[in-house]
Amino acid sequence: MYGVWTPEQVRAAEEPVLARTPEGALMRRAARGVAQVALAELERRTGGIAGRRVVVLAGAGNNGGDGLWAGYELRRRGVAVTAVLLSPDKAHPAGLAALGRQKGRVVTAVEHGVSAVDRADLVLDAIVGTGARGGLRPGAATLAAAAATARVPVLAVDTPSGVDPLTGVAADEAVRAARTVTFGARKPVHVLAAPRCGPVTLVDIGLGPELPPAPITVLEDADVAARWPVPGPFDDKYTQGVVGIAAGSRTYPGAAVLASGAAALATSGMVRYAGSAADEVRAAWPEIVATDTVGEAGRVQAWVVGPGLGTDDAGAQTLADVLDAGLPVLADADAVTLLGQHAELRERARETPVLVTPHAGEFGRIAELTDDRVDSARRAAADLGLTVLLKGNATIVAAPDGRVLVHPAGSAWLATAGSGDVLSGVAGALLAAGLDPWWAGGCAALVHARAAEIGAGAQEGPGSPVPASHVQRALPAAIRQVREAR
Ligand SMILES: NC(=O)C1=CN([C@@H]2O[C@H](COP(=O)(O)OP(=O)(O)OC[C@H]3O[C@@H](n4cnc5c(N)ncnc54)[C@H](O)[C@@H]3O)[C@@H](O)[C@H]2O)[C@@H](O)CC1
Ligand SMILES: Nc1ncnc2c1ncn2[C@@H]1O[C@H](COP(=O)(O)OP(=O)(O)O)[C@@H](O)[C@H]1O
Ligand SMILES: [K+]
Repeated sequence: MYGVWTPEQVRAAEEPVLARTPEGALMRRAARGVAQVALAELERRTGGIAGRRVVVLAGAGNNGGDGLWAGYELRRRGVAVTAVLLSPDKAHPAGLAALGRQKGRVVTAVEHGVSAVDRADLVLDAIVGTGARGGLRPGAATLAAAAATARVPVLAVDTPSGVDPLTGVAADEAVRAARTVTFGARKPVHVLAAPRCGPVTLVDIGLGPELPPAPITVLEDADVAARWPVPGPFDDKYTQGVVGIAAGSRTYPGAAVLASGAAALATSGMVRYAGSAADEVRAAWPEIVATDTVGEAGRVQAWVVGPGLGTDDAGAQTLADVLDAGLPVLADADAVTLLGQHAELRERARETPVLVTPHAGEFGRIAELTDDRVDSARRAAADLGLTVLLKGNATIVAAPDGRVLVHPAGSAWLATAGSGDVLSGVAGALLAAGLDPWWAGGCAALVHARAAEIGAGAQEGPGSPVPASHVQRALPAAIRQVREAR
């Protein structure tokens, strides 16, 4: 697992380090890191370094300073460097002077910048970093667009400009980077807008001891592998935790089949199904014990409730029954809507460990969703007294005690109908196995996204669409791949 820190926390951690290091040393270290990655990228893409063309888009602040110093390092290796100064009178003086000493070319007119970008092998985006406010100004936007149009790869310095470093929200004209080099600590943008950043390289500038506990955690395969439930020699089908699935309806039997099948594939042990899609579930999954109602289901250690359930009185009654069982509950889809509609159900949900898994629309029914998705999820979890998993390309899991994790999906193939039902089955099975809701949500999100990648064939090539039933089918391969990281 690794941590992510807010721009404000990184700035605060920089202060004492800046104070005890010689002036400019930190920036030089950052710039050398950028240059190293830029050189590797030039070599990989063009087969060489000397004479290759790099354009540095340099803004007014320290991010621009990093870029100019990186340009200096690249000049020393024989790269043809052109710096485009976006605020010529505010360009970082030492960086600009260093680039000048190495005979780097400097332009200030946007149109000259655009023609340099058109002919470049690589563009360094040093327009703005953590000091960014709002979208890009017109000149910067024109240059970012020129790089995109000319299909010149962009290496983002610290953060892709035009994307909010804290929320990951991108302005229309924001930079789309092929890679990013960041300094001291990863920032939220790197996991909330991962597709805009490309692979992120972290350069150590000695902030480690100054950073507070990370406000955001990102799980890796080994973390999930260490917690994924596997049977031991003395286990039987009951000891591993039985999950009950209260989902599906006459109109939506498919949700029941997707959720309960996913639960059966996620852990060993046993799955019970309760609801009006019992015949369909039995037909698809003969190993699942299916009954018509929650009352008849027999003992379970956790419930999944909501996918395809319906939001009528019968649905509300099912949710109430499940919440009253005093067991961990995964509430998805219609159960989220019902929680939004009924204050008394929200009160009951406080009394038992609940993992609620809304997409953005459903989230809006239980809490306010702002551009700051992490903050919204954290507040909702604290206010409602339950763990919130907010779905999206970056999935956020926030516990009422303040723990937050983000899982950036490696692809967008999960954007397909029914994939959420699969997630609910996986996470519910993990709750039944005894994981706390935060861990269950985080582990399920990682394996679910991996299953989509595998199902889509995206690990071997560009991939193809994957329906939810194939995401479900790829769960065993995803679990095996993750467990190999042990
Ligand atoms: N202090 C240091 O020595 C270090 C600083 N670092 C770099 O410094 C950056 C932060 O520097 P700053 O605090 O100077 O801030 P930035 O350079 O990120 O941005 C602030 C400057 O950009 C301008 N600006 C803000 N929003 C803009 C927009 N939307 N469009 C165009 N221009 C805009 C502002 O007028 C201001 O001059 C980090 O991202 C990192 O790259 C790293 O080099 C590590 C060491
Ligand atoms: N663009 C995307 N990139 C990656 N994952 C996505 C994207 N859009 C949706 N997902 C994931 O797909 C799943 C969709 O769930 P949900 O919206 O409940 O769908 P459904 O109700 O059809 O099952 C969630 O796990 C979500 O995180
Ligand atoms: K930048």
